Amino acid sequence: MTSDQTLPMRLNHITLHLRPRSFFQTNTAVAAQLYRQAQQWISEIQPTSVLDLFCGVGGFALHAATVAGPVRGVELSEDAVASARLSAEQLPGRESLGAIQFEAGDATSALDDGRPADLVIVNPPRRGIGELAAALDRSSATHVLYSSCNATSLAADLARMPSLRVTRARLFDMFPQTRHHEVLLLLER
Ligand SMILES: C[S@@+](CC[C@H](N)C(=O)[O-])C[C@H]1O[C@@H](n2cnc3c(N)ncnc32)[C@H](O)[C@@H]1O
Repeated sequence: MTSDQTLPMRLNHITLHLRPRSFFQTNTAVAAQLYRQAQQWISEIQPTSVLDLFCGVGGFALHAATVAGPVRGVELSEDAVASARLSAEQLPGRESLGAIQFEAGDATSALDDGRPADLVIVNPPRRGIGELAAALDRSSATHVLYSSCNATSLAADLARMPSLRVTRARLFDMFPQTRHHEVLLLLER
């Protein structure tokens, strides 16, 4: 028994706070590798702004915030957004970083709300990003980081984004002993 309201999980140098009704990557060690890889690619791109759609408790957004900014995360679950905000307050070196915002909302509406970003990160549920793919293709984003746990929906989404080409890819054994895996792709316009 504890009076704590969250379960803190340390991944790389960042503490992510978890609450009920919030998604968290199933394999913590591999999730740390996934976020570290994303952070490395983002640091090489140096985007002037980052939008993390489907941000959950903020794993990608907070890793991005340490190397680029400003960063905005959008997620349906209010509990996950509350966790992400708490984790952002405790981010090492927070004072010297740019703006970090987390909002509860729908990913598709957020992309079209007049606040464009250079880099858009998407890590959707198994169904993929659906209609958001065409909106991303039309958007002003120069780079997209797509993290997927379903190669079938990923392939369908890529086909809807002909203006963006895959320039880097890495496979992660997020679900050992199964036929499933996580893929991180960097797309460039
Ligand atoms: C695979 S999880 C990824 C979470 C996060 N990126 C991470 O690394 O933990 C997908 C997330 O998308 C959220 N989600 C589902 N549909 C959404 C929508 N239409 N708009 C925004 N977020 C959504 C879910 O609540 C879930 O947190």
